[in-house]
Amino acid sequence: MITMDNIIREGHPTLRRSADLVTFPLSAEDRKIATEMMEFLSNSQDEKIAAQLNLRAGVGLAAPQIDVSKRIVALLIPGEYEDDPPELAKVMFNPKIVSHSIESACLKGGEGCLSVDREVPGFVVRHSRITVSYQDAEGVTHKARYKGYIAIVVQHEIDHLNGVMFYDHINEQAPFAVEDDVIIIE
Ligand SMILES: O=C(O)C[C@@H](Cc1ccccc1)[C@H](O)SCc1ccccc1
Ligand code: NI
Repeated sequence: MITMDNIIREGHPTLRRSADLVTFPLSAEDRKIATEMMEFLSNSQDEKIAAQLNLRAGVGLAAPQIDVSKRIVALLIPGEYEDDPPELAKVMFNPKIVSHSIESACLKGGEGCLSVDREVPGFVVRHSRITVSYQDAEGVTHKARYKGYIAIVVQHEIDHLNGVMFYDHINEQAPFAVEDDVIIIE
């Protein structure tokens, strides 16, 4: 089971590496990693379990964050209301942004990261819409389009596969300065 003890923090070299492609058929180890990453997100979003295990809530997790330099991301984005199905519940292998909008967007509250134990204020400007190609656990390639908050989360996770941290995107001189046409997501 993954807990916060398994999540490496900024300064660890694995967070700055470009992760390796996953090969298919999946090894038992890679299958286990994917399952445990999704289990972590689910546990982190369950108040009781998160309190018992002292987990920080997460909506996404990339394998490099548990010191596994492989191109695997888990996404578990809750629905609007408690009893709603998740907006997105998926493990992506070898995800790649194959196209994106010219338009940009950022979260009004900025971003955080399970691998960063500090606040880093500022707008993290990303693509407002993306098309992602990825493989599922059977190695079948899919294409999916995301926009808004989901697109932001997916980009945050794919950044981890390329050794990019969210604060790399923040303008140090003017952290909250953005072009007029950037969509600010509440
Ligand atoms: O560290 C991670 O990669 C997981 C982040 C993903 C994230 C994506 C977009 C914007 C901020 C963070 C965690 O989910 S951070 C905690 C969190 C929890 C609920 C909602 C938003 C952020
Ligand atoms: Ni992160």
